[in-house]
Amino acid sequence: MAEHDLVVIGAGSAGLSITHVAARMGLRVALVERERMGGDCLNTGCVPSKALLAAAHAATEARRAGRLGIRLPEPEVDWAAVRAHVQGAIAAIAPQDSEDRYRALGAEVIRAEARFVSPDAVEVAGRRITARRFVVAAGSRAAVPAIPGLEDVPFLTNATLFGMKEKPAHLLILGGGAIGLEMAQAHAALGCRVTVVTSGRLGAREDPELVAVLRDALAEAGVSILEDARVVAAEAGAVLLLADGRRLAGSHLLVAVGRTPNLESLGLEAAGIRATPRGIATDAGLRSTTNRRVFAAGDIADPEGLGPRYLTHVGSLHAGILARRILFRLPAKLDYGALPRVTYTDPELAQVGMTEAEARAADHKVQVLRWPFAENDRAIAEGRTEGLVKLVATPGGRLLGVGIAGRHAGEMIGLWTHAIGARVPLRDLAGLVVPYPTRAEAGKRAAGVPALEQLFSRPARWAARTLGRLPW
Ligand SMILES: Cc1cc2nc3c(=O)[nH]c(=O)nc-3n(C[C@H](O)[C@H](O)[C@H](O)COP(=O)(O)OP(=O)(O)OC[C@H]3O[C@@H](n4cnc5c(N)ncnc54)[C@H](O)[C@@H]3O)c2cc1C
Ligand SMILES: NC(=O)c1ccc[n+]([C@@H]2O[C@H](COP(=O)([O-])OP(=O)(O)OC[C@H]3O[C@@H](n4cnc5c(N)ncnc54)[C@H](O)[C@@H]3O)[C@@H](O)[C@H]2O)c1
Repeated sequence: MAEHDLVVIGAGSAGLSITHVAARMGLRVALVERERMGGDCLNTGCVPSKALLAAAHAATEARRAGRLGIRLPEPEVDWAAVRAHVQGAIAAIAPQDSEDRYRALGAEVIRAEARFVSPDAVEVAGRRITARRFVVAAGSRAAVPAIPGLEDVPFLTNATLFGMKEKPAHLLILGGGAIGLEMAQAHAALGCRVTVVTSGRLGAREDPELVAVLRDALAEAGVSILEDARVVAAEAGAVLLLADGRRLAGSHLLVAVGRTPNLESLGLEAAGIRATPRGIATDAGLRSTTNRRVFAAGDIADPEGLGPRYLTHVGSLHAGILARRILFRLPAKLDYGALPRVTYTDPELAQVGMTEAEARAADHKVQVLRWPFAENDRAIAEGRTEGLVKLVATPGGRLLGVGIAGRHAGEMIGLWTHAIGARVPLRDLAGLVVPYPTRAEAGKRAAGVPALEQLFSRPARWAARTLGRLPW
């Protein structure tokens, strides 16, 4: 008989979520982690990046307070204290992800590397562990592009960025995606010179109309942005050479051009687990396509037809699917139709469902409804009117996607995530009563554009005028 009901490899957000459910259900679970409990999100991803951004936003707010009649001196950035805040945020959240917590829930926590040695067993610190089911949640790391000379440059990735003792004088950022955008703004606001160099356009696959709002904010913060750039070589001293002959020299280089799955140490061949360069190949319910005992979750999962997603809340979404499949043997399939994502710059960029381009590429007939924050009383009162709410819907009023660029956009996307997931018709959203004055009104107003057009149409005006003349 197998020693465990379930072995989970990796104690990042995905592995912790499924361990939590399984242990609380009373299964015999072993959770194996080779480095730090909490994985990327806690130690080298979401938490430190958002803590650093919080410090950056505070500095920016101080600089901007003049617009409200409050003039403050240029803020002094105490880099050591900012770092202490970042490490403090990690330390404050760490107990939630700790060995003690998971042991108390009933899991066996093993701090070592796991490697499959057969289809139903892994080896961990010299011990062979068998299990009825395995969840591989071994995560991903920064992808390193094949740029000649890069191997000789001591470049930074998210794994090393937040441990840096010195403040970079001039940070070159290779990649203008989620990390590039957030870290460019954070470092610029904290007093570093920043240059972003990216292939394609800034914001990668985000809606260009919304990215334009972020581009303006970065430019205002003094960030240099080079889009459609092709880096042909790198040299020590943090130098990038571009195909057009330009030579960019910085003090530090951050590489943020996407992710690579952590496949190498897992011994997948011994267990007959198929992998692609993007991760472990699974069906739409996260089960390995070649070993029925094995499931994948989080960044390392490459579900058929969907591909990987690198978001912490995807880990908990995956845990829900796995709980249904592994614990209750129920069918369950992934659906990313209502999966939100947020870039935590200021202004923020939040998106759920399809962008306009994705909806058109999928051959949907679309109507696009917008409401600018320049016409939102709360935004005006705060002196922060940049950005807009953009709704993409079918002509019949079914929402396909929502994008918001603006202050606190991330806090607004929850309603729209529910609206898309539950297929709430546009007219219901237009009829919502939202408190005044809030930024949420902008979304309601966008949803109400077609209804307003109908309300003030010729026949409606005629009817109102005629009824108005009749005696009560
Ligand atoms: C800078 C940055 C900012 C981010 N910000 C956000 C954000 O704001 N919001 C958001 O939703 N997402 C964000 N993300 C993405 C998010 O961090 C990841 O999607 C998430 O952490 C992935 O979780 P995971 O459990 O799949 O993998 P990981 O967190 O990588 O955990 C995998 C764990 O497995 C362990 N492991 C690997 N191989 C083995 C082995 N053989 N044996 C034992 N253990 C092993 C690793 O040590 C690791 O701890 C950010 C990412 C980065 C890099
Ligand atoms: N707020 C958040 O939720 C958040 C924040 C940070 C990271 N993340 C997650 O982490 C993942 C990784 O982030 P990322 O920023 O590394 O990747 P990304 O996929 O978001 O963006 C990568 C960028 O690098 C560019 N690029 C690729 N190869 C290049 C090259 N050789 N030279 C120059 N540019 C190149 C691409 O055009 C793209 O713009 C994201 O997919 C995201 O899901 C999420």
